[in-house]
Amino acid sequence: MTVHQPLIALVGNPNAGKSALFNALTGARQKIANYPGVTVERKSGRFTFADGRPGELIDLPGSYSLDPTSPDEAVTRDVVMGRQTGERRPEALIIVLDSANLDQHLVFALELLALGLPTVVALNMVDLAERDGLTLDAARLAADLGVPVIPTVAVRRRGLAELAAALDAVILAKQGPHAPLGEPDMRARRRRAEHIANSAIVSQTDSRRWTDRADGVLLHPFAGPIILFALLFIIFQAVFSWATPFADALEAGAAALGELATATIPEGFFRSMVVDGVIAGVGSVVVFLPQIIILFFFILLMEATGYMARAAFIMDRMMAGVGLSGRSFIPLLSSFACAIPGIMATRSISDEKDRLTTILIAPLMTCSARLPVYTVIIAAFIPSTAIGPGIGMQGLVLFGLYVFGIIGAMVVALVLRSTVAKGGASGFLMEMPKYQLPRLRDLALGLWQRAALFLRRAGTIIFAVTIGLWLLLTYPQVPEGSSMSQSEYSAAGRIAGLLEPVVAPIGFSRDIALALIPAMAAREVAVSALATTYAIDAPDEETAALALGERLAGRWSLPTALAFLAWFVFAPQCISTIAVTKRETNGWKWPMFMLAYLFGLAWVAAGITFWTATALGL
Ligand SMILES: Nc1nc2c(ncn2[C@@H]2O[C@H](COP(=O)(O)OP(=O)(O)OP(=O)(O)O)[C@@H](O)[C@H]2O)c(=O)[nH]1
Ligand SMILES: [Mg+2]
Repeated sequence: MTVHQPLIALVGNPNAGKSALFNALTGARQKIANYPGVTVERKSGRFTFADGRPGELIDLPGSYSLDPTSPDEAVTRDVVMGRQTGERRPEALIIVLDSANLDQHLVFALELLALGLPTVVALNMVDLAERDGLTLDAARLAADLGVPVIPTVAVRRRGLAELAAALDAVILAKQGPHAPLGEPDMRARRRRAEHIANSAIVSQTDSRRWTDRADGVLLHPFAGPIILFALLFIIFQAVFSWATPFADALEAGAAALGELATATIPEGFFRSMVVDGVIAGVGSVVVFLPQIIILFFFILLMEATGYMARAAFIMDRMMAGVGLSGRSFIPLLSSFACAIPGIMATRSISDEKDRLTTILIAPLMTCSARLPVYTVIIAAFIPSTAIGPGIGMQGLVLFGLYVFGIIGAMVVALVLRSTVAKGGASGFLMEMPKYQLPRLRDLALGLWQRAALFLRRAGTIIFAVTIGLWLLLTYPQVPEGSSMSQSEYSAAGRIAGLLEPVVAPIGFSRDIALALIPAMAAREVAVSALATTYAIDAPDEETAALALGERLAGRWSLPTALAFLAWFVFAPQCISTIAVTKRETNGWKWPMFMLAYLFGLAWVAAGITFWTATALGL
């Protein structure tokens, strides 16, 4: 006999703490962050009642009403109404409310209660309400709403047992709200919500002044953007300077591993595969782990404290200038990690054209896969001179590349908004989350997840592509006494030879053409491909042991290196991004458009860089 598992949905406004509660109840690791619009899909998980019976819980995107204005809100409506195909209707709801924004959150809650499903209310974030001197009467609220109201602190697991018990009781009794709460229209609901919220407040001190004062500075029309910019600048400096000792250690480790393999494995096919393929290729990517971790440390910090939402607000003013709204900021910001979650996050954008434009420019945000490519070239060609106290040339160039991508994106957005995705900027309304101290555990977990993701890529895609490339580079073997190098003679070299005429005008050699092809699988592969190519061509073991950067410095001219950087700012070198664009735009038209325009831009940008640098005699 299978046990009946009641299906329970977590619903509420954005940023109420639904995902935090979901994680606490199921032990899952859904992304939570201190801004609205984090969850854009339904996610389900198992949890157990006190007596051990199982239940299925679904986490939903935050929503303001059952009349969806964006694709993620439509998901919430469909699930709650039982219209989601292939899914049963939830038997019960947990409505999650932010205690400090009761009047606003109750508007949607009233609409949900009118559905008459067995419901419990999680009065969440009571800790922040207490901090701000707000005391609420849960019993009074329960009486007004006609359902149990349980104060909770999702992130500290407070109130969870009570919540589960109350849920159990309403499900067993199949008990909906006591009093009918159907308010026909939005205005009436809003008035009712305000009334109920006010009567639930026991006492309130106005210590929200602290937040106001901080916002006065951080959101100031002039100081705000300057602070944001300075912060980003510091982050990129840190990515370079803090990571160096760790990256050096990892590089030394990879080199030692290579030597060990050379010494222990007998010369031949297998040794070459391990040393030139796996260690040279995959190792060259893994050394960027420290940089990735530092970058995400800052991003997670900004997300957890509530600063990120403020940054979106600041950017809104600037983005209106190119026909986008601040709503695009969070998706674009996620794209700095990877364009794939960024493109998925556009589901919270209600305007279709706005959303399309954001999807199309998302790949221009510098994703973390470009970091290895940028860093290896910068380290090899840009001197590490200091140009001011604490400001290094290398960090500055890295910052410049990020800015270059952003400017490119803004220009493209402007063009798209006046051509294929015509339309004006839509308004931006976002509730500012409360400032919070980041919790160390969440931060550590977030970093761990990012690091694991990166290493998993290195161990799967990058590993597989590197081995494949190694095979194509090793065969056929160059005959004794030929004037050609092994990589030129090999199958891979011949394929690259076909591409060479296309990229020769922009200063790219055959080796580079060769690296660009497998880099379609993932951008980091450009680094591992170059490392493998040069390891195979190395005349002796001493040269083979050189780090990739040193080899590049000996082979490439400065104009070529700069052109290569410019290429990677724009090139759509990632099949997964194209695939997710196809899924999110329901067809091949826009992904093909994206591919074409980005390759075009990459070629032109690399060309201009190469020609200018050559003309300047660099
Ligand atoms: N102090 C405190 N913070 C909380 C509590 N619950 C959630 N948070 C924080 O509030 C923020 C939002 O939480 P999420 O779980 O992402 O909110 P959500 O309702 O899933 O938001 P969307 O997915 O955008 O709809 C995160 O920074 C959480 O760490 C709580 O009870 N107390
Ligand atoms: Mg969520």
